[in-house]
Amino acid sequence: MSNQSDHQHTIPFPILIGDIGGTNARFAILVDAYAEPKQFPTLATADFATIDDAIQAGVLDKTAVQPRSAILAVAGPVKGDEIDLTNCDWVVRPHDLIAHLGFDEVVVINDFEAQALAAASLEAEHLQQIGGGEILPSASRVVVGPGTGLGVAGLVHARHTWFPVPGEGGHIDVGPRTERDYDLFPHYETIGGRVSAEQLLCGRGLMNIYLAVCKVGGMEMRAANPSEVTTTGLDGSDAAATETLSLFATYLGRVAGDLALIFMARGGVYLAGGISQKIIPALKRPEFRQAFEDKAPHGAILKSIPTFVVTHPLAALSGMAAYARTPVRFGVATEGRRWKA
Ligand SMILES: Nc1ncnc2c1ncn2[C@@H]1O[C@H](COP(=O)(O)OP(=O)(O)OP(=O)(O)O)[C@@H](O)[C@H]1O
Repeated sequence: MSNQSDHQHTIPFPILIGDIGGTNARFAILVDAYAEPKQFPTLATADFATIDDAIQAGVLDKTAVQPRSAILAVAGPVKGDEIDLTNCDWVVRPHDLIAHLGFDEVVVINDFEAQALAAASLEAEHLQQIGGGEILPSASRVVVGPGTGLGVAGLVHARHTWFPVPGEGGHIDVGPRTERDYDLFPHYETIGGRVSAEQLLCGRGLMNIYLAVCKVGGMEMRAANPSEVTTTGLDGSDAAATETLSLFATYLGRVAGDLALIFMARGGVYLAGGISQKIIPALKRPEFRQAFEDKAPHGAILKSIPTFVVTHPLAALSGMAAYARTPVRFGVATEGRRWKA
């Protein structure tokens, strides 16, 4: 493993960039610092036994460009030479990637660190604001993303540089607040006895809430998966699904508000992950912002902080591309996360 301490290194082009989630893997190649990324079709992680197979079949077999470097963003903490992905079976072994796929250099970062890089560089056309508030430029930002899991990262600006702050913030506790919560919380599936944020705010979390709503209300479970909950919740054809979306928006607002307080995120809170952009109409209803601002004694601060849904279809890749082009703009720590041939 490299002991390189300089986070302002350059990464040799062409660069393969990859966003590896629990369900989907998305790849692109940056030929040089100026060209648009060459994107490849999104792959389902379940379709490939290893990440090496996925890169070979999904990228290298489909182009004549041989990337010299790879920057991979993975769902899970990056430590050691074998990186286990939290919500899928792949293990990233950078030494193997270098040996088998011909890279000179591999950098591995956390997937929400990549989302944070995107939050520093996305244009307004890729953001949909929910509620009021205005971005204070150069103030801290937070990314919260419900997808297969719940990812969280901070973004801090100092010395003319954006520093992504990766963490495991999706695993903080969520507590009951309203009378309805006190009815439902005993029915939520826990992890180690806790209702962590990720128990509620991801695809599995949507089903967890839906199950509890149906159980407490003595209703039949008509939706069989998160996407059906979303569809029938938004069109109003299933009352339990509609309440599930309302609760999901409330809990997301509650957690996003807590994270905004922790980071004093006057630069905004950015809702990423696969689910946020699919439930924009539910997030536009009052519950999300009300829960976000319901933070006495600091309600006034929260009111001033803007919240956005990231609508860019490949936001993490766009953040990684910005980093790959000009690493000097970003304080991405590569110590222990950069491997060379
Ligand atoms: N229309 C929908 N409404 C709600 N949830 C959905 C919908 N479609 C897919 N999902 C859920 O979204 C999750 C996949 O999210 P995402 O697209 O962010 O994947 P990912 O990038 O692999 O996730 P992660 O980065 O969190 O591991 C799955 O749990 C899936 O069931």
